[in-house]
Amino acid sequence: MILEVEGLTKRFAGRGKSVKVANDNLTFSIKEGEIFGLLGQNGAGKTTLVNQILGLITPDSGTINLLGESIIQSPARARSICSVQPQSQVPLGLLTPKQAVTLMGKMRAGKKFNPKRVDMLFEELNMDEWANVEGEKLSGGARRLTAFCMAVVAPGKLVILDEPTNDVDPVRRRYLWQVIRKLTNDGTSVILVTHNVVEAEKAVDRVAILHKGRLLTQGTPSEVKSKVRDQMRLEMNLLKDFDEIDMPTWTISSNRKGARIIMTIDQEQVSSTIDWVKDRVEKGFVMDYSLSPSTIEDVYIELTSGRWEWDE
Ligand SMILES: Nc1ncnc2c1ncn2[C@@H]1O[C@H](COP(=O)(O)OP(=O)(O)OP(=O)(O)O)[C@@H](O)[C@H]1O
Repeated sequence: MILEVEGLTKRFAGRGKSVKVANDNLTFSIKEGEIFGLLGQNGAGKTTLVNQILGLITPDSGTINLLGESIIQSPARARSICSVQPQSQVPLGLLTPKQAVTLMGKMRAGKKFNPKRVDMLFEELNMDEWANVEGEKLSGGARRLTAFCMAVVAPGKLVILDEPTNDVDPVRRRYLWQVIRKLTNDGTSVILVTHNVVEAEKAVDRVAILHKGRLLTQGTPSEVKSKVRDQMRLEMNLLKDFDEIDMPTWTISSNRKGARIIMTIDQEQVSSTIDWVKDRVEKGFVMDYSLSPSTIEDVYIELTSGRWEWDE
């Protein structure tokens, strides 16, 4: 095992005398060469967990073992085993992507650093046009790709990527996932921290859903999806931002973001649901819709909306 976390709990002082449990008794492990997706909404406790793995903050209780040894006793060890792409943009100043990535490679690998690795990454991510542009002049996506390269130019045994594809265009996203897969084929493990459940579903080997400090479920994408095996999802876009749209009584769960609504239904309700949504299209409420088997996003919505029992 690369990483073994057991019973990890971290509390922070909240307002007044209240206490915020940011991580509540978390237990999970990550194998060699695995991409592990850590999903959770804002404030779920993801950054707190990552900071403890990196030895930046100390847990109140529980254990964290990296390559079989506790990092709580020797936090500096964590920084040599792990490399990280943080959530926030890395300040590059006047450094060009090539200079920044080379510098990071030299810092991490020392004499073993191979400068060809920088050229290879830039080529694989189609970043050559930005290689020698000053950091301040780069777009958000180019900066994020640079930060990604800095994390993987001389990767540790565990690479932690916090929202690596934010602001990155769809074509380069695909290249980025190819680079990550190559890393894991070489035995590196990856923790992908994200809100983007749809993207994570395609990329990860295993996934955990963190909500209000607790791990609600974990497993392979198909294990997690088996929770909604007999369900379908209806995704629809409203024509106008109607405040009130009546959901069918057989809706299992629904989630709305702006004009997009996702609802889950039982398979037996497919034909009634199609009748229902066609009627809303005719009445001018709904612009388009699609019906498909449930995804991890649906499990995520159901779990985090509190409809499900938590996995203990
Ligand atoms: N240093 C701190 N002091 C007090 N409370 C904190 C501290 N750090 C985090 N918290 C609280 O702990 C909870 C978990 O925060 P955390 O930053 O780990 O969430 P997150 O899942 O990373 O969120 P996001 O996706 O928004 O980055 C939040 O309620 C947050 O307000």
